[in-house]
Amino acid sequence: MTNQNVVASDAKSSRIRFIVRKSIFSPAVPNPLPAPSLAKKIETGGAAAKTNAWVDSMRDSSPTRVKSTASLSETEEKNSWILTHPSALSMFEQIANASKGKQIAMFLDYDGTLSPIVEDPDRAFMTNEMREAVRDVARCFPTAIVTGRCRDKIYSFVKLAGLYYAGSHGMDIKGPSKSQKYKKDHQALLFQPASKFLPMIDEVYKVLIEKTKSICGAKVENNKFCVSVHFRCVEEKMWAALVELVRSVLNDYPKLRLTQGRKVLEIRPTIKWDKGKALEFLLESLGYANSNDVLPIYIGDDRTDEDAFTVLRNRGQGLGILVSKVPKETNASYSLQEPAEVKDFLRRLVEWKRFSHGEACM
Ligand SMILES: O=P(O)(O)OC[C@H]1O[C@H](O[C@H]2O[C@H](CO)[C@@H](O)[C@H](O)[C@H]2O)[C@H](O)[C@@H](O)[C@@H]1O
Repeated sequence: MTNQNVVASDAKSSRIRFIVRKSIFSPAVPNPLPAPSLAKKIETGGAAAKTNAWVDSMRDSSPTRVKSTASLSETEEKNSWILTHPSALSMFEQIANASKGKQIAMFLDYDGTLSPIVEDPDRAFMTNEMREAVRDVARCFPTAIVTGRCRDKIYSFVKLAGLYYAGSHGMDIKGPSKSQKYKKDHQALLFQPASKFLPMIDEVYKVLIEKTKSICGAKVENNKFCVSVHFRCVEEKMWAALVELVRSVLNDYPKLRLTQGRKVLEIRPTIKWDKGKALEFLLESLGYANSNDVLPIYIGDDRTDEDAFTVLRNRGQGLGILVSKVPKETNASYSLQEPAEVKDFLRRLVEWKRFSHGEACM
């Protein structure tokens, strides 16, 4: 680990309301519990109400932490949640069995999944051990990194050639630079559905850099097809001012929309594209558009990953794994607590593939 400040939890101050869900022990058992529509809450009411709704949502972690009105202790609540979102490590045998006769396709979020959440986004490095685990998994199964970050930046962190990279929340998809063994008629894959927004995103980035100078701790990051405004280091009493400022800038850009991740506001084009669409696009590119022969596994920690979990749930196929130490509202079926457990899960998959199948992954 370098000199990064690893952030323990994003949700310490959240109130708790317990939500009962049916048990989901089978990887693809449909049991949809849509995450509450933040957008709906935010888009109703006047300007002040909208700002308040944003600030409330900013206080929650991402995805929203499960809230309890009942008098359950946090331990009881956690135990109940883990029953409905069992650990992917403790359920490994069942997961391995579910993949029999199917091609696993691996989809990995980056921040909070492969690297710990740290204060400085430019220092969110993955460990060498994690890199080795991802490299080995990519030798066994088609593997994609699906991230809100700009594709070049994520490549500079991951530094592995044999992977698909879907940057800017899936708006910038590129296939492996090495020749790939999974697709028969390989053609270089590059898909950028929001390319016409590039000048607008660049302009908004510059405006936001200037305007946020008045808010101590705010950091603006250019993610090519989207912009992140980080508030992790902004005092909570300034969050409303920051949201108002960002929203006032966006008033001039009706073709852009505002969403939220972990202590970050995200400005994105209004196109109907997200990590879920990117997942579907990648499955199609791999030749598994309408196939039952594939088991997609998507691992992510953030509200933006819910789009991908929802796609898997709606397809009744594959498994979503939420990385979280605390109960959260999610469409994922399984959980892992932190990136170290993600690494263990990836390693187990590789071992299982190599030894149970008597097959070496090259
Ligand atoms: O889709 P992801 O790979 O999870 O990317 C989402 C955002 O991740 C980064 O921000 C998050 O991680 C930072 C470093 O740990 C942390 O400081 C920040 O608070 C988190 O929101 C990245 O900087 C953003 O651009 C991504 O959109």
